Amino acid sequence: MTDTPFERLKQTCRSDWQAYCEHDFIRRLARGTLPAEAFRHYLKQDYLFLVHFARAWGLAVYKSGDLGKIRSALATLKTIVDIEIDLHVSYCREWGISPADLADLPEARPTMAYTRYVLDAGHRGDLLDLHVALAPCVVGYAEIGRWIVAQPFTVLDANPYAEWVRMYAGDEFQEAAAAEVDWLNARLGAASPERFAALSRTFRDATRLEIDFWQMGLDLRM
Ligand SMILES: Cc1ncc(C[n+]2csc(CCO)c2C)c(N)n1
Repeated sequence: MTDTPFERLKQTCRSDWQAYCEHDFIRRLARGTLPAEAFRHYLKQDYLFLVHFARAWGLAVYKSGDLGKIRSALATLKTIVDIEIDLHVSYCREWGISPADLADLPEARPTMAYTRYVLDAGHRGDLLDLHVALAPCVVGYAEIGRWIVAQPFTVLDANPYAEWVRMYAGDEFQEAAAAEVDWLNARLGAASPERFAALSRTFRDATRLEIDFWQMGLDLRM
């Protein structure tokens, strides 16, 4: 468990991974002290992130070399487009952000940098490169959900962010992330040292861009 290929990948950028998963945005969210303004800015940019995330899974369909892989990437793409984006839109409404607001958002630079980086990693590389670029997103949020519920300072009663935490700490999301870790472990194990080193750079870069995404929320950066 501790020496799986995916664990080794995380170990190659341990300090960045920790800075991402234990970011101040997350600590304040866990305590319930994150300013609502910061969370709203994050939610709006996350809508744009999800749209590009859907495009990245569209690219995964294209990069799939056989029908089984096409079906699997298409199922994820359909879940994002038919379910997750709608859930996000409903959740944004609870925070006073209307669908009209979402349709007319300017894209902040950290959103641009992260989403286009992932798409470029997929264009340049193959399906594994793309999955590795997406892994900090899929696997990181599951780890963050678990980390939050395990912290002594976390408050989940009367915390305006409790629903967000429950979603990522919940079984459904945890299972999806575990399936992605299994997928990665099955393929990373066969990578040569050179290939593994290249993949670890992609993973580290995407992790750093997730850090910037949290920081964007705190700084209200555009
Ligand atoms: C910046 C940013 N990074 C990761 C996620 C989490 N996330 C969004 S969609 C998805 C996969 C679901 O199929 C995951 C894990 C996010 N919301 N925003």
